[in-house]
Amino acid sequence: MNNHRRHRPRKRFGQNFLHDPTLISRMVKAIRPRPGDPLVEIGPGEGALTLPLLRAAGRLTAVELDRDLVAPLQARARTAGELTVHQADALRFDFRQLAPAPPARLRVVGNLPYNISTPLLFHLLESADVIQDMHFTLQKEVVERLAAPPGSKTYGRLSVMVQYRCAVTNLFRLPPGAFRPPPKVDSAFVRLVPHAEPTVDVGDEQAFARLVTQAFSQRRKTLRNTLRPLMSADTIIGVGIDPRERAENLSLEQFAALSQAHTRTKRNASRDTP
Ligand SMILES: C[S@@+](CC[C@H](N)C(=O)[O-])C[C@H]1O[C@@H](n2cnc3c(N)ncnc32)[C@H](O)[C@@H]1O
Repeated sequence: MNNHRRHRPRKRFGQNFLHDPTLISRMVKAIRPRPGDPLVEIGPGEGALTLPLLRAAGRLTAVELDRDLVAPLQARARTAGELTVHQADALRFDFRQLAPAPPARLRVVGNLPYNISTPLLFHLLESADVIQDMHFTLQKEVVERLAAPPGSKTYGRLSVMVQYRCAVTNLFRLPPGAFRPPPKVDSAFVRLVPHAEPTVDVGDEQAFARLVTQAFSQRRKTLRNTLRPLMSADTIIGVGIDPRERAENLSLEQFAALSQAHTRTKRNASRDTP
């Protein structure tokens, strides 16, 4: 691939480098980079995805934590296009600073370090309004949770919070052999497209987040029990939901209805406080 000395993959940075050319080109095809696209890559590593994306789009901004990878990557990318690398922790990185002038929005990609994938997804959702789409390689189980419908075994807090913000498409599986070193788990490639407008009205978004966390805090318990600290069984019945139901069977619309009730209760409580 190059004349540079091979970097020894670091476990603590979740480094599993893609090396299967067929799968890499399948991923790039699914991303469909176009000239001038405002691409942002999280964790470019040795550039397996960076270089083909850069050749197609002409420019790319990357956020990479491992400082030892930055200079070799820049050297490798020299003839491919205009690469900007921020040596930074993506979990603390302000992606808004990269947002192009509206109506253009960022296209985020990455073969994410699995140890931080869930907090990273939540961090990115905070900037969803400046993001056009996201394509990620993640642990297969995480992708299944992202895409899970109500009533399925994998449906949980992550499914509800991500589906509130994005349309989720599980694109294809990547076997451990696609990476160096091979991870112990299967992976999958996923597309997340933030909704232009929320598809449901949740009232106060912080109250919604709290409600969903609380509802899934004990999966096997009924809403009457899990939501007791937030609302009464009568309030649950008031929005047309059976309090004997469990969170894992509620649709996004039903969570939204509960969240609105919770928001109203909170507002009334603060109004009544002298
Ligand atoms: C699974 S590897 C993928 C590398 C490359 N994109 C590939 O597919 O071959 C994850 C990459 O994310 C980087 N990384 C790990 N933690 C990070 C963080 N908090 N912020 C930014 N990059 C991080 C690692 O150094 C590594 O380059």
